[in-house]
Amino acid sequence: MFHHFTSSVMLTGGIDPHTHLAMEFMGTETIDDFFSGQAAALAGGTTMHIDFVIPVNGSLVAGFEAYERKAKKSCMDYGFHMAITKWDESVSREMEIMVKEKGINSFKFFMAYKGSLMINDELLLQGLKRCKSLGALAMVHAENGDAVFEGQKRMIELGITGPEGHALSRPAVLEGEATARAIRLARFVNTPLYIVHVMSIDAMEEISKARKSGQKVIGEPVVSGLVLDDSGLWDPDFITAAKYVMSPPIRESGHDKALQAALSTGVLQLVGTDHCVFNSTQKALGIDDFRKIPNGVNGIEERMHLVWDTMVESGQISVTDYVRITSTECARIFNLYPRKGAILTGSDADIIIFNPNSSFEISASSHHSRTDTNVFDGRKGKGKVEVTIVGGRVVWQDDELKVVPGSGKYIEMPPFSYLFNGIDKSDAKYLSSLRAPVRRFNSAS
Ligand SMILES: NC(=O)NCCC(=O)O
Ligand SMILES: [Zn+2]
Repeated sequence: MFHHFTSSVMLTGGIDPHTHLAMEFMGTETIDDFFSGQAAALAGGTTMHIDFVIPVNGSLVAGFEAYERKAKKSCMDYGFHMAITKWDESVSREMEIMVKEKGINSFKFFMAYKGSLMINDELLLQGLKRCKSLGALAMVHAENGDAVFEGQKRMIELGITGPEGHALSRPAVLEGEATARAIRLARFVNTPLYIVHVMSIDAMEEISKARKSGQKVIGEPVVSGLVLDDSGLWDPDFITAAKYVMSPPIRESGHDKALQAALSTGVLQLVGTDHCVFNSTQKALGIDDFRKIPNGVNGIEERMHLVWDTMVESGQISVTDYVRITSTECARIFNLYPRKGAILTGSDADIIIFNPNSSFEISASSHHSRTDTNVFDGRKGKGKVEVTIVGGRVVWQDDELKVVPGSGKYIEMPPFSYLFNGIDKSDAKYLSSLRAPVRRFNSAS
């Protein structure tokens, strides 16, 4: 929703569906970084984020409780997705606890990161079935992890040890393959699927095909994939190149424009960030071997500005579409609408005042994330978030944060979002179409 002022517009606050602000389990961020990430979000017009929780020692409940403790000081509303990295009876039971008692309605499965987070097809199938029975949304990081592993070995054997080896070892075909496989397995189970960080034409085309056939598949590009190309990975300065390392990789020029077009035509539905920052010292862990460069880039402070400039200012989408892809669609998918994602009576007063005539300039020296690099450094554009309001309280105005730690709330997300409408009926239709088991007689007797 939007309202006009003299030169500014009042818009629904942004909701980032996909962040890793609290991802200290990947050995990086501290509690302070988590909150500096939130400062970045608020300065950038995002009023709520949904973060990923990685289980502690395999336990979803323990992982959730650890994150809950640190999030107590949150200055904005937040929700959680949980990662499923192994499969047994206790994981299955804990998924139920998460959904029925803790307000989790989505689980992320990693088809890459062999040897750490990666799951195989057998586990993915079990996970998809469990998600369906609980009314939870299955999300996938779609890259063929076995083939990536092979690609990495190939690059090292060729003596390509720098950041460009990261992109060369995991080409778009591997993202397309895993996206297609996840989509087909979700169709086999008949459950909705959400593909996170869609970075390539290959993956986008699989999503497009599935949606045309009527399958419930959501595709989420992230701001880095929408506005950057891979040229930075070839920079002769290691740290400059390493800051662009994320997975799936930022692709060569052409994929960015194709993803923008897919967003403007509804093939892709909403924009995330996958915000997961590492500073130069952490990125330097991979100075001799790109496989050791921690994966992840920033985006939470830049998303609302860059999406406006790239999509609205360029004429690719309307202001209404902008609100949908940065806020409303996320609220609907994660079953928060109309409490979030709308300016309506009874909705939370999460609002931004946006001036389309103003301008922004991104710089690592003035951004709010506690990190020393920014993949969008130096970028300028039209449009600026002037005021951010969370729960009726002004938290950002005149380029200044006015945060109140602890004022943010954990938002429980109920299961069975609109994506589950009709699943029962299509299951029943499938069963009645089987014409089986065939009642047979034994002609031999
Ligand atoms: N995307 C990325 O490179 N880092 C965050 C972890 C993930 O989502 O894969
Ligand atoms: Zn991922």
